Amino acid sequence: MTARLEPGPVQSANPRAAEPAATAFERLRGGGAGRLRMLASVRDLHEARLVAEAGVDVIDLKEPAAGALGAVPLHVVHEVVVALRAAGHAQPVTATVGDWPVHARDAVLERVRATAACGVDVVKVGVERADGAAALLAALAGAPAPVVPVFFADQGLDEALLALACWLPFPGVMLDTAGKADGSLLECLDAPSVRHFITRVQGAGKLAGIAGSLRASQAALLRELAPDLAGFRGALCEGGRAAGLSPQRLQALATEINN
Ligand SMILES: O=C[C@H](O)COP(=O)(O)O
Repeated sequence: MTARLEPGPVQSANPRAAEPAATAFERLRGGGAGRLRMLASVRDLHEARLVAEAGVDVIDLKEPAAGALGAVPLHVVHEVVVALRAAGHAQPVTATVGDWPVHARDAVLERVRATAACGVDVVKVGVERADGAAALLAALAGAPAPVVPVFFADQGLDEALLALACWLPFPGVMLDTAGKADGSLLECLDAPSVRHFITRVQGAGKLAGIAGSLRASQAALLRELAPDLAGFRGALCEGGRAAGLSPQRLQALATEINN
């Protein structure tokens, strides 16, 4: 990792510079009066511009070739936030911190701090279903930045962890998949279980997001499940999630989702 570790706060033409960081993200709660909101994971400024111009609701910085929640180098996170804000794009920007075991709390918190310092609205952190997950959640709740914990559906839903995440002051909770070769979220978990996750999180007053190899053909079911946010990467690429983002696929998916 050769990235600058502490790029410092973004000083830019951010139209929301005076707002608390999580506000724009939290404003997405409620599913936009029936409209399914879309998060797209991007790896660099080129892809970020494509999704911002397509009107995607949340721009999520992630390096898909580095794992389920692979981290983008910090200098790229900083570059993207500055460029999007300077261009007047006001969508919330999230970033992931990489795939970490639950016991690596200090390293995760350090990376959360460094990522937040790049100016993102929210930092997404994967929380494996393992001993130590509750301690990690508690530590993340005390981080000096808005964090959204991400659970993994292919590890099974842990009710106690979900309850804890709903109780702690996170702006949202997401459900994704860790293994991208084993089908989509909706194949890992049945629809009633996904609905349970969504209603539990929304019932706690938080934004409920789902992701995990979701496809355009699942748009109707996604709308019926009514999360606040549906996240995509693989469906936006020609040749797998680690390939480049395809503008044609992006347009087709955005049209299908907004149908
Ligand atoms: O946060 C959203 C993920 O990047 C979704 O990735 P995926 O669609 O390849 O599972």
